[in-house]
Amino acid sequence: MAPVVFPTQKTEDIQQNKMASIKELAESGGLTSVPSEYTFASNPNDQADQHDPDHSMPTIDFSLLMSTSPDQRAKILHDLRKACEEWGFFMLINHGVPESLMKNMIDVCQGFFNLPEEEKKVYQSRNLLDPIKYGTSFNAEIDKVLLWRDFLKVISHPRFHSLPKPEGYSEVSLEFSKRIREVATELLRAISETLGLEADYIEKSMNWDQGFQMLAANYYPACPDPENAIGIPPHTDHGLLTILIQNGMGGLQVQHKGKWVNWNAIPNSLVVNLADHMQILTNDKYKSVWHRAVVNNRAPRISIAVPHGPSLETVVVAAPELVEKQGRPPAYKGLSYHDFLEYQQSAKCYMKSCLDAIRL
Ligand SMILES: O=C(O)CCC(=O)C(=O)O
Ligand SMILES: [Fe+2]
Repeated sequence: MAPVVFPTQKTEDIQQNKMASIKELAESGGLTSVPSEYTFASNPNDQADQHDPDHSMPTIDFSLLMSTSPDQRAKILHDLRKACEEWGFFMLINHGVPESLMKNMIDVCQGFFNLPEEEKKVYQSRNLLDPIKYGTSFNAEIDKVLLWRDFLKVISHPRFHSLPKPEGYSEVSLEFSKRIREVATELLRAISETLGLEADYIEKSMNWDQGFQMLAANYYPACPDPENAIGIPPHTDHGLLTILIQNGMGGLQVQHKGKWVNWNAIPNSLVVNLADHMQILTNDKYKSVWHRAVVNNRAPRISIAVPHGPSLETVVVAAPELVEKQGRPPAYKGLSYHDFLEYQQSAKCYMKSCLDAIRL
């Protein structure tokens, strides 16, 4: 006989679809501390050091990647390879995505989160690949601690999806997703070259024309006691690379050489990070990087992370050319991107890297 399971209040709330968004809770007034379900005890030895002088985060000038001068191109590819090897995170400047488009994208996402809760709730879903998903925390059914963030995830490639509300969301997100994908395509070409591969190697082997792209907006309300809550706990991203924009409040922290570093992004730069499938494809040469989002008590923060991956059917394995060059066997078992995503959302990967689970 199956064991009897007594649902907790939290699971009951979720089942009845009553789970408060953190925005609603934070705005309900009178919240002077972090409710127990959201209390995240971070390790005091694991804080980002505000005074750490080692803040030479890499900056890549995207316009130089387009340079026709061989010397300039060689120099920028050298810098990009260094950024990928040493940080796995970099800022992209002169990327050509208009500042006004980035601002409008943040504004329409803010507009979505400002909609009445009943209108947002129609997008609540348990299905991994529903094209539009609104929710709170990460996976509120399995999260042991609820996260201080709400999210809106909209798949924008290979098929573009959109929302009728708020006004402008559709047009702005269409243009934004296209422009960001163009940047991602150029970056993948350059990254292929830094690996000594043909420029279109990643595009071809990852079926990029059907590649996955998602607009994942995070809303982190101001928090009365930010030390005791977390926006997103340490994680690595799925896919090949993520491009992120934010509303200037700060809060992204990146693990570098075993220490947490505040990612002080240059205004209007794009933040790029390498993700799990880049690590699989390059057989550990380029690593996906642990990062997290902390919250603040001043004002809401919005970030929009845009993960880019192979097509969902692509079984990602180490590039044979790199395996041969490295002289060591593939480090990971091949898994389709779709199955990887399913795995990542499951309780089995809670707070740890899915890469560990598929390591050979
Ligand atoms: O909000 C941020 O700065 C980080 C967001 C993030 O890591 C994610 O959505 O995967
Ligand atoms: Fe992330």
